[in-house]
Amino acid sequence: MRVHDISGATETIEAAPAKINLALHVTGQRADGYHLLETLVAFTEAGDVIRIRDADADSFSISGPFGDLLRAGDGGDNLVTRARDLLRDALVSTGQPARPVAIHLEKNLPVASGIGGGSADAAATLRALLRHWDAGIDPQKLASLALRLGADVPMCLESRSLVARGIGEDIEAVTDLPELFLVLANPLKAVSTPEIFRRLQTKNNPPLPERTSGSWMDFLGQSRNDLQPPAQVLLPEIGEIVELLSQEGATPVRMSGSGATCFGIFQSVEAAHKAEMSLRESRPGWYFQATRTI
Ligand SMILES: C[C@](O)(CO)[C@H](O)COP(=O)(O)OP(=O)(O)OC[C@H]1O[C@@H](n2ccc(N)nc2=O)[C@H](O)[C@@H]1O
Ligand SMILES: Nc1ncnc2c1ncn2[C@@H]1O[C@H](COP(=O)(O)OP(=O)(O)OP(=O)(O)O)[C@@H](O)[C@H]1O
Repeated sequence: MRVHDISGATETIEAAPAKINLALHVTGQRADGYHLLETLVAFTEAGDVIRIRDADADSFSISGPFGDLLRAGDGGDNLVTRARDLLRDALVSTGQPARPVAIHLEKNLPVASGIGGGSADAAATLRALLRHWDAGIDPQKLASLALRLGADVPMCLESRSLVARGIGEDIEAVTDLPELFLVLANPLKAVSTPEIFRRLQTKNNPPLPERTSGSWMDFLGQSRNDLQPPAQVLLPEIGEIVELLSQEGATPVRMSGSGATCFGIFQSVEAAHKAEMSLRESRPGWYFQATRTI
């Protein structure tokens, strides 16, 4: 989206939807240590927001409920500014100017929580800057630039339902996933992705089930998140969250990514909102967010 303020300046606004691994099977490991995955991914209305304006010099600011946390822990190496710098280098090398910008991140998603917040921000920055600068880049170059920023960034560039394989770069669109009503739940304890992969004992797990017939809900019933058992050993609150979401009537309930965020699927938007309210009351310090897939 592009808006003009009272001075006529153009602001480019881009949503950075949360990434939900509805199923995540770890099927092997590459020689360089990265794990091979098969994952069904959806994106939600809940997410961060990137805003970009022209400026005399580059700047970066953060607001939102999880903004402080990120500033404190980030040491200046944010995925947003890394995305800006990599994209600018690529554009300048093809003679495109990529002028200075002020980027603002509204950080609504918990940090290091398995729903790809940083990856979503990086991907949204790439999409927004390409629009803001009215620039062009070869799609393959953009895909490899995204992958350099993180294994989840290529799928976040798509930001619509998909199956990803490889380490996340081999992407196939899914066009018939129904709209899902979810509650996202997190105990607000950060989980390190490499740590969870390190703790995973069996690397060669069965792939995603074949989807010959049957509904996506049947498919979800037959699939897993292979990172959930090791994450739950590290953080027992994950087991508690699964229990709480199930008690609210969600099915299935599963962890996303490397955790700790879990999602529960509800029958209706009303049921999801009711569960969100009830969960907030029972665990006031935790993160609960009712949302729907896009
Ligand atoms: C768990 C997922 O979120 C599922 O979508 C992703 O696979 C993780 O993606 P990500 O957070 O973008 O991960 P990256 O920032 O690229 O990698 C962080 C670290 O996680 C480990 N890693 C990551 C992805 C992968 N397929 N295998 C791995 O072993 C590696 O140790 C890597 O150094
Ligand atoms: N814009 C950003 N938002 C969140 N984290 C960021 C950002 N930039 C850098 N980081 C760093 O990246 C790390 C991972 O954060 P992120 O929120 O993307 O994790 P995640 O949700 O577990 O990701 P994934 O699901 O892709 O594994 C954090 O340790 C954080 O300090």
